[in-house]
Amino acid sequence: MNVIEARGLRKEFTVTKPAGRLRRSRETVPAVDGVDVAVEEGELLGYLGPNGAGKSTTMKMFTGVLTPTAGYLQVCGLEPVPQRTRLARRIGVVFGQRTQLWWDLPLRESFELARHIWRVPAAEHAARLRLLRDRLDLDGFLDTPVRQLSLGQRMRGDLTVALLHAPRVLFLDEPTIGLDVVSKQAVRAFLTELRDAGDTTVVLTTHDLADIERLCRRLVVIDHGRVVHDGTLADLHARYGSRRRVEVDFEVPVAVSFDMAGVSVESHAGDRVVFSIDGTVTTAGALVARLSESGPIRDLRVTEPTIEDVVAQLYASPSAEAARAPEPRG
Ligand SMILES: Nc1ncnc2c1ncn2[C@@H]1O[C@H](COP(=O)(O)OP(=O)(O)OP(=O)(O)O)[C@@H](O)[C@H]1O
Repeated sequence: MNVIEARGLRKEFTVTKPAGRLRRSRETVPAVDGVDVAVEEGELLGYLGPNGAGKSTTMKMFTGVLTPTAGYLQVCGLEPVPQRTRLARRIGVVFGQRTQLWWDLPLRESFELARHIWRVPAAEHAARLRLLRDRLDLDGFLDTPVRQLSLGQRMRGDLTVALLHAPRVLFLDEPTIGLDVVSKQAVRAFLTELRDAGDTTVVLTTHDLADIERLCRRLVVIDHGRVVHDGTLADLHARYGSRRRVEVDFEVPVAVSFDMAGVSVESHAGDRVVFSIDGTVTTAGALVARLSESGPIRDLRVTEPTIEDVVAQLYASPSAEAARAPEPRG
């Protein structure tokens, strides 16, 4: 069953721009430009894209903060803006750059206030809080005022407050931003458990590709408001991760000058040459066989593309370019 369903979802903003010395013109800019996405119950979806792609705008429409300009949208069977109050009981929201905790109160008080806001029965609240305290290791700072918490401690508090009313969907916007390595790992471990338990649907936006690699089985990538990829991380690797790097050290400085399909030289300094090969056209073995004609090889390393390489290629790909191209006028 789909907990989120968007079809042809669009959001336009009107911006004013200088037009001449004293005049300004108004222009309509589509921040989200016809997004189709369906998220199943219990799924953890990574929602990815470069700066300004439209991720936050989509999240704001999903959570009832912004009204779509056009398109169909249902979240938990509700229309987010008109049914915002009912929706709020079914969703949890965490924005990495902001907090929903009460700044001057001890952390524990924010949890108590959340219980009253969501009218959660005391026993249910206590049981859930016990579980979250344990999973997120909160006990060392429950009585500390929020403003004195470290960023990592605050994020654990924010996750708790977002989950205390047992929402069906959790929206996470950059939950690991600014966290140190240890805190990032703690948040990811918690989200992995939440995903594996399977009773909370999670939509995650992040620029941290390690988050994606650890957590997301499915990725939707948008660029300029349009979906340019919807599939697993493995699909993404298969589509954009075919280039491997082959670093070769020769016994002596060499001149490498040959044409080989699917091979290009990335850099060449003395006895070290770095090649980039397209795995759909040739293999590292074929390259090495050809290279041994240039001189004896001392050492060789083959590097698989990292997720950064894959995503960089996707952002530069023709489909992402097409998302950027203006609509033909007519
Ligand atoms: N209130 C607004 N008024 C006008 N333009 C806006 C408004 N909010 C967003 N935009 C524009 O819409 C586009 C999408 O912005 P959005 O914040 O959704 O991107 P994003 O993918 O979340 O980016 P980032 O990764 O940098 O947070 C951008 O071009 C942005 O400038």
